Amino acid sequence: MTLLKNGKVIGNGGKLSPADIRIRDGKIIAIASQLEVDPGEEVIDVKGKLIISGLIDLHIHLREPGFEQKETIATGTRAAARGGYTVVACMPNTAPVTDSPEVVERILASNRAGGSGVRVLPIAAITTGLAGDRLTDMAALKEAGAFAVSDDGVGVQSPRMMKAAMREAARLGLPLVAHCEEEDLLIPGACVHEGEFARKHNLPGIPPEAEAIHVGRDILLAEDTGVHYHVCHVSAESSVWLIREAKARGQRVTAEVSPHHLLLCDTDIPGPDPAYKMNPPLRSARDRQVLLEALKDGTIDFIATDHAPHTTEEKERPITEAPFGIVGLETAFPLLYTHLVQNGELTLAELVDKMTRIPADCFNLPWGVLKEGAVADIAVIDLEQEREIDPKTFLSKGKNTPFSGWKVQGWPVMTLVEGRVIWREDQD
Ligand SMILES: NC(=O)N[C@@H](CC(=O)O)C(=O)O
Ligand SMILES: [Zn+2]
Repeated sequence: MTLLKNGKVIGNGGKLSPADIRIRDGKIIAIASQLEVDPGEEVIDVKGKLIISGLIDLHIHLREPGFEQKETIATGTRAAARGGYTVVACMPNTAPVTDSPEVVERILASNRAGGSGVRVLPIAAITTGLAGDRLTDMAALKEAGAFAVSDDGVGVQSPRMMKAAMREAARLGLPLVAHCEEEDLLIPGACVHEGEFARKHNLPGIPPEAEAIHVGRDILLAEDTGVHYHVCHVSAESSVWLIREAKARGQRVTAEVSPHHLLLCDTDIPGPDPAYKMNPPLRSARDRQVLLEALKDGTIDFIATDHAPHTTEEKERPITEAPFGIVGLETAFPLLYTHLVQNGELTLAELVDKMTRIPADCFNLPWGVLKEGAVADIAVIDLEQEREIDPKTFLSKGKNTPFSGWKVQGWPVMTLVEGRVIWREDQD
């Protein structure tokens, strides 16, 4: 038995109240303002810190197998634990691609053997090799432990393929998670939003409709299939209109947004620096505002980091050649707490919900709530601790972040999965 003593929890109405939490056999068995210590019980004094359900990130890249120079399951899940995450879903753009049961099993085995203790949910490919022309054996992938299907990293270009994929995913009860990008609208070397920054630096731009045209297409395709259709990393205002309309009609559509699209826009980019290069790109100030409104009103359901580690060498290439992607696991909570909660855009309870309960609910996962009887997946957060983001300290192999040097507050200090401490700051 473990007793988390002297914590605070978010109570009804969002107010913080003192709490002790007792854990037994991996479950929360009691939450009360004061619990007496039982003999033989391990006591962890959390000294007034915030106790929340462990964060859930349903869009990350672990890079294993195949790109271990960028990240491994060991380093990526350590980074996740340090970020307060207890559940992550990893994308299939590995080498080989996660398009066979063997790769799904290999990811799960690697996490069991060398992971930090964070739960890893493998997302399998929609099409073989992410090539867009042949469906994977989704039944076998599901059987092996795949949690959803996605061709993340590329859009499924053929509407005919997408429709077939939706039918099959629906039949098997697998969510279909879409990276929305119409390649016919891209020009070679396109690397930033087609907008003010691209014009100023004479860089080839990625138009927002390259995303939205797939969102609209897929909503139409999904309509009578009954599939759970989920939109990855929404970046454009027009995508939000389409998702909002589909939801209003009662269609089973969910969506995520990443911290960087909520906090930055293209005019915040200081120069042609690959630390600001990700796909989809940072859009206009107007897009950013619309994403925030959509997150607040529930059109966009939850936050996912799209943690996409790359090597420093790769990110030192010219912006047109460097790979897309930035890391996110170790900075998401303090960044969002500082820049959305402390300035009143979201309440603390809303932020936590959008990083725990809501992603779990959208995908029917049995985690994401802090209550008696729940699995003891827990993050402890020091809301007072203020520190500069320093990529040198990251447990992730990826140091590629545009937030280096940002002074933020609300750092995770301890993470527990099923009642077991898997990471704590003072033993890092
Ligand atoms: N988001 C990115 O910029 N990059 C991702 C791919 C993706 O999520 O589309 C990656 O795998 O590096
Ligand atoms: Zn993607």
